[in-house]
Amino acid sequence: MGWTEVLTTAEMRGLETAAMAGGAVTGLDLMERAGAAVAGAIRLRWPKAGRVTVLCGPGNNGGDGYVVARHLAQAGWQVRVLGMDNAPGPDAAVMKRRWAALGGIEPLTAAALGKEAGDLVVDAIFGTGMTRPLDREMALVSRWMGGWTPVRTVTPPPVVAVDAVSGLCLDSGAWLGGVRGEPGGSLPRAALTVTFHAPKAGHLLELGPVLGGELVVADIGLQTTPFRDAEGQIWSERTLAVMVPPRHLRQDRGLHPLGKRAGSHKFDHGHALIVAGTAGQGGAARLSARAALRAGAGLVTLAPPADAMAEHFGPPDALMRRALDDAAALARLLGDDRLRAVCLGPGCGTGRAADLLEPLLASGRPAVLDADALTALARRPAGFEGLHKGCVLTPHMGEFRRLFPDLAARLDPPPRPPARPPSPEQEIAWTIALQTWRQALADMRGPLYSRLDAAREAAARSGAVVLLKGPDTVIAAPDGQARIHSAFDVPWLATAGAGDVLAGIIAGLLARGFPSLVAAATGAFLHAAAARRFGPGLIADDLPEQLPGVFRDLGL
Ligand SMILES: NC(=O)C1=CN([C@@H]2O[C@H](COP(=O)(O)OP(=O)(O)OC[C@H]3O[C@@H](n4cnc5c(N)ncnc54)[C@H](O)[C@@H]3O)[C@@H](O)[C@H]2O)[C@@H](O)CC1
Ligand SMILES: Nc1ncnc2c1ncn2[C@@H]1O[C@H](COP(=O)(O)OP(=O)(O)O)[C@@H](O)[C@H]1O
Ligand SMILES: [K+]
Repeated sequence: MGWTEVLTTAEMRGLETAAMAGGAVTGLDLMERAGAAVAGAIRLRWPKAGRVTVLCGPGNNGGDGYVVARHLAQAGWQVRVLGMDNAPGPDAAVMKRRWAALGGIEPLTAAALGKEAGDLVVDAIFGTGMTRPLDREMALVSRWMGGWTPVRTVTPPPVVAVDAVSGLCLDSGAWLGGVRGEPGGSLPRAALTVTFHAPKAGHLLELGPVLGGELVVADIGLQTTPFRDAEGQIWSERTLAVMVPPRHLRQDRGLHPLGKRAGSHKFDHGHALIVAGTAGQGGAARLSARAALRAGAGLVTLAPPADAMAEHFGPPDALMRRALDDAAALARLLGDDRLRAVCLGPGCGTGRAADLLEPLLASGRPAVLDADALTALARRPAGFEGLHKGCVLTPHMGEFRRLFPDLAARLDPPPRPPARPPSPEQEIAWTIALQTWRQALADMRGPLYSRLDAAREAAARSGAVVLLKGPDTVIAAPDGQARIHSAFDVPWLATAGAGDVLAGIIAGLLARGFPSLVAAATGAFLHAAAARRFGPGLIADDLPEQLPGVFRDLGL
């Protein structure tokens, strides 16, 4: 297990340009390797040669398509190629001519597809150059791949996407020209996507994992080592069925050693303080505390107000309890250096969170700020003053919107008018709103602003590590480093209290001395791994109990 490097499309282009400028490879070499890799992946999954339709776009993605067509034809497949008229770039033109020596090219239209598509469709229309919504004809082709035609529903053969399902923004994972976050009934869902050198952020965010199917990352002989992003690298945890050549796995870079050193003392693993709230609200903090213990903190103290202490007796007995009434008491407590990390927010109440936030920030102690602490932060007159890089903010999208309304707004789709005019008098106004909305969708230009962009800006602005929760959790540090943790395969994590457990795991790792970005990213990984291990029917209480099994599975 390790972290896999993820690139933006600009970074990928930079990498290719650098390799070609260095004279190590030509564009034709890269295209040949890319097309051969896609054909190879197809033959691995569909060993029996059949009938394939290859859809080739106007640029280099189309160029890859012509190479796929040639390789599959040479392997005995019956190949039909539909291509676009647009003048391709020089490399793609060469590949188009090489294919033309073997077979014909029909114009790429939805009508042509409707006739006869064979056993497999290869989508090589647009890849990293996808910068504006599909035109009408390509939208019809795309919908056909998604099983929809103007006259009837069809069952298209499996789709193999070259680099991406055409229409997906490979930086944001959003559908260009679509309503963000909505998969839509007729969007194509590839069985397999073959991308090159490294996953792109859009493969892991928003619709990317939903539309892309299995993701194969093919080695086309590019070197990563000399390439550095000016803002820092982007990394992603490998939770999808990603086949990554071992040399691309950075075993040593991503995860801090999770095991405990033989002969170590409990104080070597740190002491975490989990703040609890008023009577009747204690469950959330208890979940966090249990998670911090299971994540390996040496000691964990749960700190409710004195009058709420009674509800916190009971298991686990490993947990210590201590009354904490006000800001002055927290300041005194934090005078003890052995308290290495604090979790503030779950079930805390916003008033109490606001009071305790001040001594906590003043102490400079590593801290997770979750739930009510995030609401308190959003209302704080001093704003983000005093936050530091040891702080981890763990907002879901609603909390993120309260903290960074302008950044959240940039992720919003254009406002959609209601399905029908609210009243006959409003018919004209509604028609105008509808046209404006459609125009706004048509005017979308990629690369679209992504959750990764938003988390990075939020981290830079607040000075803290920001973990934006969701099935595609994005974690960013103020210095621009970021991680993506895609967990689309564990939807049962969307359950009450799951966030409290995540906050507790991260607090536990902070107490153990993990740097804040590593604690947050490792926490997101362990959280999803625990859910995956339990399976359907999961409730938040089950998550901490799965952590020992997760550690065992990791060989600790
Ligand atoms: N550059 C290289 O050296 C390599 C590129 N490769 C392939 O090249 C692809 C990128 O190629 P390109 O940069 O040519 O881009 P694409 O082939 O993805 O797109 C082609 C062109 O279409 C235009 N376009 C964008 N949206 C459009 C729309 N909605 N309607 C009509 N036209 C639209 C763009 O101007 C773009 O230049 C990658 O995805 C990958 O498949 C691979 O062969 C590996 C090597
Ligand atoms: N559909 C989903 N698939 C995978 N993980 C999800 C999904 N929805 C939410 N999550 C994860 O579940 C957790 C929910 O946290 P949160 O929204 O704070 O819930 P709560 O406040 O109920 O604890 C987060 O870690 C989030 O990343
Ligand atoms: K494509």
